[in-house]
Amino acid sequence: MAFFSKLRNRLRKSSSKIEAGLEAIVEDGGTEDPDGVRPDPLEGGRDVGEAAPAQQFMPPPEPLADYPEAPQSSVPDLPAVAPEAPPPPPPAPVPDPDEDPAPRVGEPDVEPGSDPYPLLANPEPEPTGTAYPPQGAGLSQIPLAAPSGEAPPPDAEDPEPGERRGFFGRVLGRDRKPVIRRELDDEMLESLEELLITADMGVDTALRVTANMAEGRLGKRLSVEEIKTLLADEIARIMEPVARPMPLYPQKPQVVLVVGVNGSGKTTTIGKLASQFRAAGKTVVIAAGDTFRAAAVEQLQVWGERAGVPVLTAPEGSDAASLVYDAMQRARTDQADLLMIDTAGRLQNRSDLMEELAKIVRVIRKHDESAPHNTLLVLDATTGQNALSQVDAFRKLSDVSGLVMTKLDGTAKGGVLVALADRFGLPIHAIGVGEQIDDLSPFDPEEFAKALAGLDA
Ligand SMILES: Nc1nc2c(ncn2[C@@H]2O[C@H](COP(=O)(O)OP(=O)(O)OP(=O)(O)O)[C@@H](O)[C@H]2O)c(=O)[nH]1
Repeated sequence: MAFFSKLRNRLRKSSSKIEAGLEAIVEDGGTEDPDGVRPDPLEGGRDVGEAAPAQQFMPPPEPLADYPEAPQSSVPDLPAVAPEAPPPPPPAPVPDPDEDPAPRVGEPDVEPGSDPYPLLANPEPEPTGTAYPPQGAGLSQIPLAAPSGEAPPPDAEDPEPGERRGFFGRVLGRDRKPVIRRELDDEMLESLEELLITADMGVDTALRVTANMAEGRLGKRLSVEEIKTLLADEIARIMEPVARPMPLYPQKPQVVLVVGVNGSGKTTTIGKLASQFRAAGKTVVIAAGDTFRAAAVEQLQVWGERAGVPVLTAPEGSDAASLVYDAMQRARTDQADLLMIDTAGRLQNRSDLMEELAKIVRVIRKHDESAPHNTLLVLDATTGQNALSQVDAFRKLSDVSGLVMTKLDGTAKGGVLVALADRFGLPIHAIGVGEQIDDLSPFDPEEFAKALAGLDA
């Protein structure tokens, strides 16, 4: 629950856009459910959208003021920390999520019983090609519901009026808010499609998602919560096959080439990943292969310092491939587990970029024919649909093996991740949800889907 709340909080712009849109769609042409009782579409009870039995004894429910936004979790971020995590601090309430600063670099901060390395569930090397960490590590290991016997966390409060209330509350008709339902028809489907397109899901994916949501439900009356659930299920179904952690291989060094347009978040992602690898006991070397921008090199040095990882640099304007050659040698001499290589991202000068990347790969292969072992494409979620053409372009320039989507915290365009998964099926290894060193989360399809659809956990 706590980490779900955090993810949802970080995805707030995307989720509130979809949430507000769904509410408007259902209210427009919807009517109050006579008994206001919300059937659970997934756990038996009345089928989704089935007409409610006529009410005989209950007065019409009084409209209530909007229920307040649930207080966010007081549980801290899931950071990359030193392997010996100290015992968890006593819980300190954090009343306002917006004022909840991410832990500072180097601050150990571990959820009891959780994996301290969200992207590295198993710090031991796996056999060649094994996904690392195994599916389901990281965020998904955090229980989404309070263990039985404990008081439910505040954000587990009943989100929708009409849900199972106390007997007296029901009889007296207090503590209720009417549930609005709207019949699912072509007009409503069109509005849903439009909404998903504005959330950057792209036309094809939006059409597919809404068609699947509507299957067998045309003519039924649906509430906002039910539509959110259907939407989240559909998104999770698309995302499930692509949610794959970055594989680790036994080769030393494992060479990770990081590509992407300028500003997409390559440097930051390299810093965050290096920090997590380090925390898992891996030795890492970084090569600042974007030799065109002195500022990019300096920035990488700062991240290297934060992560405690050496950064190899070359003078501005020098040959990136020769730096990479030296970096390969250094990584071998140091017996480093990983070599992470930053690259320039000037897509506007595509032929130069292509030549440079090809040269870098040739040089890497002089040392190890099987390298690079991973080519990570870093995409900025705020670019929306443009991310799709970036994938197209970089797949022509390099052998992209997986994606990292950054800046999901600052955009209403989170739906683009669904479009990417639907169109390319490339593995999504991680998502960036902030600028701090531990703001890189493993990609959990179900949590992402719920957060994007604006569902409470
Ligand atoms: N909010 C947010 N900002 C991010 C995230 N990832 C990166 N950034 C910010 O995006 C900006 C660009 O990130 P960089 O890592 O420098 O991007 P780059 O691809 O290396 O760019 P160049 O150095 O120009 O090649 C920086 O201000 C980062 O702090 C993220 O997940 N969330």
